[in-house]
Formats: sequence, C-alpha cells, structure tokens
Amino acid sequence: MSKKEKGPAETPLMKQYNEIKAKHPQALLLFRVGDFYETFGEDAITASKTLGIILTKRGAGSPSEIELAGFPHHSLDTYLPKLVRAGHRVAICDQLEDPKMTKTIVKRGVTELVTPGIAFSDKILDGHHNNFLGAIHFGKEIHGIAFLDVTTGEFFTAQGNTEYITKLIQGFEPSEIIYQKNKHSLFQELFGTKYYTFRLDDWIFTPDFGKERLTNHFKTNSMKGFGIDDLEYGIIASGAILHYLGETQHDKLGHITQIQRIEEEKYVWLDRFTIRNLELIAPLNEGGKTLFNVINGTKTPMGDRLLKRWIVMPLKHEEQINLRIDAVADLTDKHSLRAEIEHELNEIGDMERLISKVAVGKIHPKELRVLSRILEHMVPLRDACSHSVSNLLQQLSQRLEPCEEFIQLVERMLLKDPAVMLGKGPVIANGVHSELDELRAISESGKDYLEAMQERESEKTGIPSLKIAFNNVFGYYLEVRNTHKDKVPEEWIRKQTLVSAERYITPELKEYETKILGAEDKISAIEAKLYFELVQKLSAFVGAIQRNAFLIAQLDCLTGFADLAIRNNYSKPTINDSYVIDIKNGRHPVIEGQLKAGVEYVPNDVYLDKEEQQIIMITGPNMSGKSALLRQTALIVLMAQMGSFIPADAAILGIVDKVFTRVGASDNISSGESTFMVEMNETSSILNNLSDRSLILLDEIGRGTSTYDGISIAWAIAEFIHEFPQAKGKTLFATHYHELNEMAVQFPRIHNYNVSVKEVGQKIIFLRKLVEGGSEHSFGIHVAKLAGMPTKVIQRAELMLEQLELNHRSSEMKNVKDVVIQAGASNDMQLSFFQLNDPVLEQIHDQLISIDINTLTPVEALMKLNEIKKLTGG
Ligand SMILES: Nc1ncnc2c1ncn2[C@@H]1O[C@H](COP(=O)(O)OP(=O)(O)OP(=O)(O)O)[C@@H](O)[C@H]1O
Repeated sequence: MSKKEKGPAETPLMKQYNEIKAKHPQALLLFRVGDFYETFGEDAITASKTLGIILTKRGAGSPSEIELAGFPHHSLDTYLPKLVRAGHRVAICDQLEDPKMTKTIVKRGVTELVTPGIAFSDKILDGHHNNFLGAIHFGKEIHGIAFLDVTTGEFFTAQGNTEYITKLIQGFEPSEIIYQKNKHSLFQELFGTKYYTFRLDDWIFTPDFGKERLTNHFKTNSMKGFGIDDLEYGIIASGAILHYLGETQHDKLGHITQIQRIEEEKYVWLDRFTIRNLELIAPLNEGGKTLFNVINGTKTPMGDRLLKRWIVMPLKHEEQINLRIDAVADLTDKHSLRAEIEHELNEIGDMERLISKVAVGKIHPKELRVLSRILEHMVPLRDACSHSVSNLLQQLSQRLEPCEEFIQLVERMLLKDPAVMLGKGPVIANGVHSELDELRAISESGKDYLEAMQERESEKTGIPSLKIAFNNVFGYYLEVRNTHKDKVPEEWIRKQTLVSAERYITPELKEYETKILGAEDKISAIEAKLYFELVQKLSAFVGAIQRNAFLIAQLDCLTGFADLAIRNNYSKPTINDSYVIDIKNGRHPVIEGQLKAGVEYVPNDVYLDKEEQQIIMITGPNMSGKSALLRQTALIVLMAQMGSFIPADAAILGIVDKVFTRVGASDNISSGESTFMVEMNETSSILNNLSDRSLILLDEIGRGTSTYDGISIAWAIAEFIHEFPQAKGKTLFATHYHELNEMAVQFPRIHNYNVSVKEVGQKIIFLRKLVEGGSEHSFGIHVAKLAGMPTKVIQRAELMLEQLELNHRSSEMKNVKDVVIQAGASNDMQLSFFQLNDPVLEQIHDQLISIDINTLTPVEALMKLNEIKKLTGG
C-alpha cells in the first residue's frame, strides 16, 4: 500500500478498508459501500482492466488520493465470474449491519473469499463439469492428494507416487491446487505452471492437524469408517482442504457428508500417456473429439460429471463390470423401459448442486421449487427401474428415496411461483403465518388506497396524467407534468423538480406510506425468518438427496450407454477373467464417426493372449491405420470395463488391469531433453510395472531417433516384454521398421501383421485390413514421394536403401546385444577412419559431427547420406 493512501486525511471508511485489505493481501477486495461494490488502488486498476469498468480517483488532488472502480451490488453475479475466471481471488466484503440502524460507520467484514477452486456462482461453474479443488501433500516417494467439489460435496482422497498423482490430477482436472509453501519448486518441477495454485503455511500439512480437521468435520473419532485411516498423506491433503475452506469463510459444510478413498485396486491403471494419447477426455489438438464427446449420452449434469470419472477410472472387477453391462443390455433390449427412464431423466436438473446450496444456506426460493419438482421424479423412476431384470437397476430402484416430506414442506411453505430471490417479492405461501397474512392485507389495501387516491386527485385537480410513484429517497410522491403545473393545489409540498415534471407529497400520502412501508418491512423480516427456518429443516435431507443424485447419475450413464449402443450399433462384450483379448470386427469409436461421407470404417479382428500371441508387430506405411488400430483396441477394452457396449461385432475380453501407451516422442523435443532419453525413461516405467493383465500400446517407438538407434530401442523393448519372466503383458507394437519382423523368427509369442495396402502403379491404396505377415519393405521413401521430394533424391534414396538393406542383412542382427556390440565396434573404426589426414574425410567428419542423431528422421538421414556420398564424388 503506498504512502499516499495512509495520509493524515484517511477517512474512517478508508481506515476500515485498509484494515480489511491488510488481512487479504492476495485477494482482490470488493468493498461494499451503499449500493456499490468498490475497489481501490491496485485492485481498482485490475478490476477496471478485467471488467472494462471506469477507473476514477477518490479524493482527487488530496493527499489521500486513490484509484477507485466500482459496480452496483446487484451486478455481482455478472462481474464476479469474470474476475475469478481471469484467475483472481476475490474477497467479498459486505456491510454486516443495517446502515439505517447505526449512527457511526457501518460494520463490514469479508463474508466470502471466492477462488477458482471454491466458487458457488452458477456463472463461474460449468454445469456439466465438476469444479474440483485439489490439495497435495508432498512426501519423499509417496504423496497425498485430495479433491473436493464444494458445489456438490464430493470429496476424494488417495496417495501414491508422482506418476499416480499426476494421473489423478489429469483425470480430476482441478481448477485450483493448494500445497505447502516450501514445496514451490518441487510442484513446478513435477506439474509445471499450467495449474492455478495457492500455497499454504507448512504447519497445516501435518498428520495431527489433518486428522483433527477431518474428525472434527465428520464428528468421528477416526477415519476408519471412511476406509482412509491408513492414508496418512491423503489425510494431510484432505485436512488442508478443509482448513482452506475455513480460511476462505466457507464454514457451512453440511453437504460434505463423506470422504471417499480412490481405490487404486478397483480401477484400471491408465498411465498418464494413455489418458492423453487415447484422447479419453481431452483432445490432443484443439477442436478434436474425445471419447467422452462420442460416448456421452447422459441427460443430467450429475450423469455427465460421473461419466467423466467412469472414463478415466474403468473397473477391474469382473462382477462389478458385468453388473453394469447387464443393466445396459436390459436397457438396450427394452425400448419402453429406456424411454420411460429417459423421459424422467430429461426433467431432472442439477439436484446435487441444488442440495449443496441448501446445506450452505445459499439456495434461492425459486431454486427450492425446482429441487422439489425434481424430487417428484424419484417415485416414477423407482417404479420404472423395478421393472428391469438387471440387478443393478433393481438395487438402484430400492435405494432411491422419494423424499416426500421435502416435497410436502416446500409445497406447504412456499408460494407456487415465489420470487427469484428473498427480498425481491413474496416467497412464503399464504396461510402459513397469520401475522404475515394480515400485514400483506394491510400493504395491499394501502396500495389500493393509493390507487383510489390517484384517481380522486386527478379528477379533483383536472390533471389527467397525475401519477403516484415511489423512490428510495423520499418514498411515495405525486408527479405532475409541467403542462399541468398551474393546477397543483397550494397545500401540496414540492419535493423535486425535473426537466419535464415536478414531484410533490401530501400529508395523506405520507400517512399511507408509513402504513405500507411499515407493513412491508415487517413482511420482509417475517418472510426471511420463515424462509431460513425452512431451509434449515430441509437440510436434514442433504444425505438422502445426495444419495439419490449419485444413483441417478449412474442410471443416467447406463441409459446413455444403452442409447449409444443402439445409435452406433455397438455390441455386448463378454468379460471374463481369462488373459485373452479377442475382438471381432472392432472399430474406432471416435474415428468411425468422423469419416467423410461414403467412406466406411474398415473393421478389424485383434487377438492377443499370454501363451501364443502376446505381441503383435504391426507394420505398414504411414497413414495406413496402425495407430487407429492400436487405439481402438485399448478403447474397446476400456469401454467394456466402464460397462459400455463396444464398437465391434463381438469380443471376449479377459480383464485388463493396466494400460500403458507410448508414442514415438516427436512432441517431447520441445522440452529440451533428447528424444531418445525421454523415450527410454518413459518406457522403462512400463517395464517396472508390468503385469500379466497389462495391455501395452507402443506406437512408432524409436521414431524420433536415427534409424538404427530406433530399431535397437524398439527391438530391445519388444524383446524385454517378451522375455520378462514375471508377466506376459499383451502388446500391440506399431512400427515402420520392417526389420523388426525378424523378431518373430526368434521369439515365439511375437507375431507379424501388417495393415494391408495395394500398390497400383505409383500409388498406394490403403485397404486398412489387418492381415498376418510382415511388410515386404519400408514405405519411408513412398512418404518422401508424397511429400514432393525431387525424383533424383528419391531414386538415389531407393538405391541406397537397397545397399543398406543388403549390408544390414549380412550383419545378421540376432539380438540386441549384437547391435550394441556392433555399435561399439563401429565407434572404434570411426576413430581410425578419421585419423587419415584427408580434406574430404575431414569434411565428412564435420558433416557427421553436426548431425543431431536424436532428432533425425529416416528421410532426413537418407538425404544427409546422399550429401555425404556426393562429397566422395559418388
Ligand atoms: N480402419 C480404418 N477404416 C477407415 N479409415 C481408417 C481406418 N484406420 C485409419 N483410418 C484413417 O486413416 C487415418 C490414418 O490412420 P493412422 O493415424 O492410424 O495411421 P498410421 O498408420 O498410424 O500412420 P502414422 O504412421 O503416420 O501415424 C486416420 O485418421 C483415419 O482417418
């Protein structure tokens, strides 16, 4: 705060402001003054820029001059979301007493601190997304994490290594992450700078504090009941979240009724590359479609939010998966059942967020009516589900609670069509409170009296346009247009002169005004009291309505799956505990919907198991459909384990417990690390976590490096997976190195396939059919042709490729060790080679030194070779 602001001329108001601002230095303070929210100093500059409101000066020219920008208090809903979305923390400072009741300065205090992770305003939230606040507690190897959506009351915790935490953050997409102050550089190192973060004091991140916060909140002795007792770090992170809520003045938390453990053992492990690469919830390229976009057929916001979680957390237990799949099957079979349920779901809005608003006391009367109307659909839904043969739907049906008492209370207490907000019109029904009814009658009759008075006076004075109106400054008045000014009786008291009219009052008018306003003040007070009592009573239903919301979310996802299956012609998968993946005519769910008119997606069979065909080596030219095939296989498996039908004619799927994905790391080059190193590191993390039920997708591994390095990496990895004694992870390996086809000779569970193409003259036609056998030759040069490379270069390349292939064959690459030995040998040779003192050799030497092998593509390598050959006069 600059000196200017603290001059001797500091007014009591600014003194109060400065005191409050000092408590919230990191927040933008909205300071309520009368009907306005004002911002001062730096805050005013920020607010005026972000909101496009006028920046002025308070006390211009005086020693206490300070920037000022403000907006009317009723525009808070418009401006607050803009500030929060722009990444600001906003402290809302309200008047804590009625200005009319005090002679000194009004008491003010911060009533809420809104941050991106803790926001209730519907305008900040996207109804279809959870708004999670995340907290991390960093340990040495293992870290704790917690996520809370304060708008729905959903609260989760877990702990695990960095990779697991990263993956959870990817799946939950928190809007804000809090962590310990002294872990700033560690956080940035692990998670980068793309998240909105806030750091808290270190002492908050201790086991005792965390446990105390949680047990106090849930009113329990331990966290055993929630099954998280052993998650020491998870508890610390969760405690930090509750502390943060307190710090931001969110202490009404009755809707946070439980904390759930994210049970790693229950869900398929998807490594972070898989979530990204399979485009499960976020597209790789802006505007791209995700699996979520394609399979989302939900009708309620709860379903929408839950589906996202189902997608990133597919199940691993056969029984649970089959419960879902059987429900989808029944909903698919029975058209009328589905139609009935969908009809009800269409009418169900965001009951989860509405009931949270009841718990925090922020619900508006109209919203209560909406919630009550939603609850009326519980009984029909329950009845509909009871007609299903699926166990899951039966269970859902039995658990749905009708909440009749809630509906009755709202029906009895609220008007059918109450005002949107308390204080903006009548809310409480007639017949609830006798004094309220009487006061309403007085107010009404007073208004009737005023109407009669207007008519009477108009007649008496001969002023046809005479009007009785009201404003906040001097209450009720009579307004006379200037043309009739001379007809105004003498006893009227003039109050205000406008350009075209004059305003008057009379003793009679004031007498009725006192009656009406007195009644209205009392009406507001009684309505507010009754309304708060009602909300208080309704908060007893928080648990039941939250449970209903969760059941409906599940029902919505399942019905959405059924609908999807019918729309896209999906079929029911068979899930068992075998180690087989046997897909008949599988398709890619996203690509098949995006093909040009007239182009059919070519379906393919994929078979993998532990004994015979563990690894499939898929060769084929670029663009032939290798990646699509890899991804569709994983997507089909994952969709099935989410409980959905699948884009295939049929499939028998042994449960998969982990999915790993690695894609030739061309997009990692920007990080500065060598592609080769990145690829090796990432792949080694697969090898450390392999299981018999793992599914591994390796797409063009080794692409980012020079050809022989690439082949060696790819070979080494495939060999390792094949030879790994503890587990036989099923693997799809896409590569354009046809050299890898040789592996099938040595390794019995590696089989060669290729995505077939037909060469017609100079052109290649993609048939997109996966057929057994390796490719005859590499298609790199074909791609160079497509890229418009000069014919001379292409011809030379073709020639050299032949040479290379000949040499390579003669070296009989038996296994990777041989390659490594060869590489060592050639190093030695290089030395002696360049000891010759020849200028051409020197040039060649320089050329070779300048090559960055880690980023060289095969085509570039060929061109380089061509240049070098020219140097020798070849
Ligand atoms: N089975 C299929 N049926 C119809 N079109 C397909 C099929 N598979 C792939 N395609 C189309 O071909 C395009 C290229 O496929 P994909 O990216 O899988 O090729 P690729 O062999 O992996 O190529 P690259 O090596 O360049 O990554 C896809 O975007 C899609 O439009």
